[in-house]
Amino acid sequence: MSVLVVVECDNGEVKKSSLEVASYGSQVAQLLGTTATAIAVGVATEANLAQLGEQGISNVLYDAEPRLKDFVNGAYTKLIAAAAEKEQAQVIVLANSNIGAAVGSRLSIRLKASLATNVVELPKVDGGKFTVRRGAYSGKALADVVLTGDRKIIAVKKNSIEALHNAGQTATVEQFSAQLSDADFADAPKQVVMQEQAGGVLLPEADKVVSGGRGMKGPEHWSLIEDLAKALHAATACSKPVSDADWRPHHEHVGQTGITVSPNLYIACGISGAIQHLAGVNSSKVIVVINKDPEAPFFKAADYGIVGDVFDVLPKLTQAVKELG
Ligand SMILES: Cc1cc2nc3c(=O)[nH]c(=O)nc-3n(C[C@H](O)[C@H](O)[C@H](O)COP(=O)(O)OP(=O)(O)OC[C@H]3O[C@@H](n4cnc5c(N)ncnc54)[C@H](O)[C@@H]3O)c2cc1C
Repeated sequence: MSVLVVVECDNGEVKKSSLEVASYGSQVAQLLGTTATAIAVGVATEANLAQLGEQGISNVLYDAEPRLKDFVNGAYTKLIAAAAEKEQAQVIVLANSNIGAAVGSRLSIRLKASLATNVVELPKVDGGKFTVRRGAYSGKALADVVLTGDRKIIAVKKNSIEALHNAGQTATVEQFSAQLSDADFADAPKQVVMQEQAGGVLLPEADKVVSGGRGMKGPEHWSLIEDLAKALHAATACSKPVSDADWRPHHEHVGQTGITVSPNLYIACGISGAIQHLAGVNSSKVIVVINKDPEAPFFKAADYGIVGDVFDVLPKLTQAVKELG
């Protein structure tokens, strides 16, 4: 019996969001009196996988099949399911990411496991009762959900838990084959389109985001957003009306009908803060709002607010960031 943690890897490294997931999994294992094993998806070096010991992981499995470098739902699901069988995993923990959302539902059917997404806290385990807290209604409410059955899958929301850093602890790393066949890769994307993003950072993975709304007045002023994004190494985003008006491409639109982001820093420039916009950004760790209307609803969700004109504030902010280096 163990807890299995799915860690997403890219460019030889474990993704930062997976360090949170690994820390969550090892703490669940502690609660259950067992150990946490990780299964790596994507590619990471053995040395980087061993460092998951710092997050409390005791053993890491990886499959050296080269086609696992990029996300393929069928292959990833089979790999994780095989690892779950090998480890007799009671609980499987993954990120509430695009990959986690796609794989989690397939996995729950394959393993006949109960599934909770958007989980924001460690579970409460009381005898046989296993309760998790998850965000509901676009983060406006929290729901306590009792997971039943022998197997449980938990998808952890980014920024909900601090990653552990037990310096010096290492995990053992073990090669493992899920015997994947060509058929498991049948749903591989035929072409991967990497969209150009100002600031050179892709929005869904971004640690910092600078976002503009209708208050920017037109596409000709977007260099103000891009300059700040470049200075901060941030991705750029926008509200829906901005992309509807073709001021910015649709892949930058965040919110209920766009992309959901959970960066450490979200700077909203000339955005009113409508509930549909907030739905896509309200799990950001720190929200900064720049708006000339002190009554703009976004200020209620802000950690820091600047009441001012974006055309005045943004150049000064960019200059200050550049000076700080
Ligand atoms: C079903 C549905 C789904 C939707 N999905 C989304 C979604 O996914 N994402 C989304 O963003 N919206 C979505 N919307 C639209 C949403 O309701 C709002 O209309 C939209 O978010 C408003 O965009 P905005 O804040 O850029 O524009 P506005 O509401 O026009 O706000 C502009 C803001 O800029 C400020 N401002 C103006 N000039 C300046 C200046 N010079 N300096 C500083 N501040 C200034 C104003 O005070 C104002 O607060 C959806 C709506 C519906 C009905």
